[in-house]
Amino acid sequence: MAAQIISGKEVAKTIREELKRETEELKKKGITPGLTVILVGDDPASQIYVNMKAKACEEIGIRSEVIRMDRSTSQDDLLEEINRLNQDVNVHGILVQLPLPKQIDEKLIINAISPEKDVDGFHPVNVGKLAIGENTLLPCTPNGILELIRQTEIEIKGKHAVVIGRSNIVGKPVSFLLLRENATVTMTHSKTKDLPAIAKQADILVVAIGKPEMVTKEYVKPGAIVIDVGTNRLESGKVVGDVKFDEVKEIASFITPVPGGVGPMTITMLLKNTIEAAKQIHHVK
Ligand SMILES: Nc1nc2c(c(=O)[nH]1)N[C@@H](CN(C=O)c1ccc(C(=O)N[C@@H](CCC(=O)O)C(=O)O)cc1)CN2
Repeated sequence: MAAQIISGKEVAKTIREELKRETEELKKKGITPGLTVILVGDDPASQIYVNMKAKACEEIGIRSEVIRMDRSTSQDDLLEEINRLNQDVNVHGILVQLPLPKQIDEKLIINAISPEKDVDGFHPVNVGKLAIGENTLLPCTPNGILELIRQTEIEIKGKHAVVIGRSNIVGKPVSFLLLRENATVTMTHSKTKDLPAIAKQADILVVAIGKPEMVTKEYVKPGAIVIDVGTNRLESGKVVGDVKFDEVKEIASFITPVPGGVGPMTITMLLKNTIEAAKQIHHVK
């Protein structure tokens, strides 16, 4: 039987309705959650994502601002902007859209964002808290992935989860989150030997490798949950994931589509983090 499709679009819609209600409640207490997104340069995909973030904020009542900086912006100028936003009491969340132009050191920039305003969950303080199981602002895509797995109502505890890709944004943090849910986690990457054989052991397979349709049915155990984190834009303009959807859906139990799977959850979790940051900063439960 073909897999059930986990619609991130639908899940995101339900969560955003709840977040809208939460924002209205906060506003009654005199708190309007505020997000500032910094976009350096004119990368076409980044411009799309930043616009999607601004629209999503507007829809649920979060105050948002996009600061657009020239692609030749210096690291010092960007740091100065972040320092200003760290001090601004009306800004609860700061996000620097990635990737950054090559003259700017991404790590240095992430480290400059105040951890309590780091709604991406990328700051080493927040990553460290996640790693040791403390409450913190969770990285958006990994947290969205967990939410989608929960939608299947299949218990994560004791399952073998294989994560393909070890990026700081997705692979590593999603592995920590799955571990926190008591899965047995195998983290794999481009140097892993016999990847298909390892992937085929997974009850839960998370694919975040950034290679269009690389994961075929040879990587998938029949009945596995398959989460596709890839967003690859082909020359034709078509957006595909890292998983060969049409053939893998025939053997998986659940699968996320691209588009409409993990992507919409990333922005939803960003909204959630912005509200969470506002609540923390204003000491609201
Ligand atoms: N500071 C950050 N930079 C980047 C992040 C991030 O989480 N924080 N992630 C990605 C880009 N990204 C958000 O910024 C993002 C990517 C994709 C989607 C999405 O909804 N994709 C749609 C397809 C959209 C399309 O047609 O292009 C989908 O999958 O349905 C949302 C956010 C890198 N940078």
